[in-house]
Amino acid sequence: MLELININKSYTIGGSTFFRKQTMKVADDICLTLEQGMCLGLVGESGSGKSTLGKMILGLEQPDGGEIWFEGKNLLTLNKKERLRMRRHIQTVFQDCYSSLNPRWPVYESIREPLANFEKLSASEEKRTIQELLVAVGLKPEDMTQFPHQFSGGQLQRISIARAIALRPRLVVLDEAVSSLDVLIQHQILQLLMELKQQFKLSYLFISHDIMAVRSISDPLAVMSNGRIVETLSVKEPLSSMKHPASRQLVASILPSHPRDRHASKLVSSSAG
Ligand SMILES: Nc1ncnc2c1ncn2[C@@H]1O[C@H](COP(=O)(O)OP(=O)(O)OP(=O)(O)O)[C@@H](O)[C@H]1O
Repeated sequence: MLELININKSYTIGGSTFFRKQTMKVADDICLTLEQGMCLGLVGESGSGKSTLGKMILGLEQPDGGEIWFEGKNLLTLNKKERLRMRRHIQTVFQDCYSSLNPRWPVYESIREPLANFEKLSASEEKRTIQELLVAVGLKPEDMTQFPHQFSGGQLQRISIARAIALRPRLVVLDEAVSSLDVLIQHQILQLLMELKQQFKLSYLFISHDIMAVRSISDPLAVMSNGRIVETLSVKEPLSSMKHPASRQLVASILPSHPRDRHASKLVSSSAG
């Protein structure tokens, strides 16, 4: 469904009186494949380049070189009209559910926005679709008249997910989509994402710094470090089999359920490598 071939991207920073101009490579010859109906996990430490890669797939950033193939089309060679048409098939959910919804809009308006841009629905069809989407993400149809400040973080993320799937996209880029939520709510949202993947025949790119969250939903997962994919792991392989130091560091950062086990967990993670 999605294939990235030799993606390169650099940012130039500095160039002021105090800071020398520097070029920072955030994608270094990246090759990745996502099969239809799968969830590809992308995990790495902060600043490794994960979000930039997600943005390039979404068309929010341009790579310096490479190819991004989505369902047989190279997204980087599409004209403006084709790109717009393609946009409905690739949607996203960001980490910050508080800023991704307009605080002055009732939920109805937020979910309606993509529908109004891409579908020609009557007012009653729009209303029915929005109510169905709210139910699909575990909310009530009558929630559509409420405003964002009337919801918890987990409920807001459910609304963001409802908006992301409103156009029945084929791929959803989930960028740290559960990172701002507490552990119990994270678990519920991950469960919901898995159910929606089946129900709406979605494929996911799941981006996170949290290897446990990535592991719980993804197959396979890819580890990113300094703009490079340094290791990939299938669901059948245990985390302890990962060899690259960046992967081992992510595994070592998993907190044991009880502080008394911390020493033991450190020993396990160091012997795993
Ligand atoms: N528009 C930009 N201009 C300059 N530098 C940028 C820009 N966007 C990102 N960067 C830098 O590129 C690097 C990679 O950023 P990116 O957000 O892709 O990493 P990440 O792995 O998603 O990390 P995080 O989880 O912390 O967001 C970082 O050092 C970041 O500061």
